[in-house]
Amino acid sequence: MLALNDVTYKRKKKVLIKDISGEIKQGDCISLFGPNGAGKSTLLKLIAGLETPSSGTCVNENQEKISIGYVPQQLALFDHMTVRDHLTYYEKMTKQINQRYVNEMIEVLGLKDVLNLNVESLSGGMARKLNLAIGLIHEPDLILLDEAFVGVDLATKHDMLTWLHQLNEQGATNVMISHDWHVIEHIAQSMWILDDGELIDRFPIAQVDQKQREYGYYTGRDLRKMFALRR
Ligand SMILES: Nc1ncnc2c1ncn2[C@@H]1O[C@H](COP(=O)(O)OP(=O)(O)OP(=O)(O)O)[C@@H](O)[C@H]1O
Repeated sequence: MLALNDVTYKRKKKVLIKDISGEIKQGDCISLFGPNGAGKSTLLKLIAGLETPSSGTCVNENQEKISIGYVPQQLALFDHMTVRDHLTYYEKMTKQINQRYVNEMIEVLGLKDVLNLNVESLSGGMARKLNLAIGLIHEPDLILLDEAFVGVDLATKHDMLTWLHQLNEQGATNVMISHDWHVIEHIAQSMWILDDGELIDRFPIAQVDQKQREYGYYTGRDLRKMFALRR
C-alpha cells in the first residue's frame, strides 16, 4: 500500500526522522511505539502526507487513490458547534453518503446522547471520541491514529477497539500511536519501535514477550522502563 524508502525529515537543521524504510501493507495494524520525542507523530504526519520528507520517499504502491483518515493528538473541534453539526459538516465535506456506517459509528462511540450538545460542554473523553469520529467519517482505507484513546473510559475504549478491529478485518489498514498496552495488545498485529528518530526494531505482536525480555537489556533512554510497565 505504502512504501517508505530511506525517509529522513529535518526541521530547523534538526534531524527528526532518520533514514526510515518500511512497508505498510493493506490490512496491517501497526503500532508505533517509543518514548516521548522519539518521532512517532512526525512519522505519522509523513505517512499521512501532511509533511514531506527532506530526503527519501513515501510511495503509494497502489494504482488507485488511498483515502486517509488522520486523527491528530490535538483535538480539532469548534467549541460553539454541536456534535451533530460537526458530523454533518464533515459528512458533506467528505461526500459520505453511507448513513449506515455513520450511524454505527455514532452508536459505537456513544455519541448518540450528546448529538445536540456544543463541544464546549463535552467531557474530555467525549470530545476525543468526536475527534475520532470525524477522522473516520469517510470510511478511510488507511486509518492513522495519534493517541486517539487518551482519556476515554474503559467501556468505550473496548467498543472503539472492537470496532477498529472490525474495520481492519474488512480491509482497512491501521497505523496508530499509543502508549497503552491494553490498546496495543488488543488490535496491533505488529510493532515498530522508534527511538531518537530511528526505527530501531519491528516485529509481529506475537514476539512481544521475547522483545520485552530483550529490551530489559536495552541501554537506550526509556524503552527498558516502557516495556517494564507491561504486565
Ligand atoms: N514543528 C516542529 N519544529 C521543531 N521540532 C519539532 C517540531 N515538531 C516536533 N519537533 C521535535 O521533533 C521530535 C519528535 O517529536 P514527535 O512529536 O514526532 O515525537 P513523539 O514520539 O510523537 O513524542 P510524544 O510521544 O511526546 O508525542 C521532538 O524532539 C520534537 O521536539
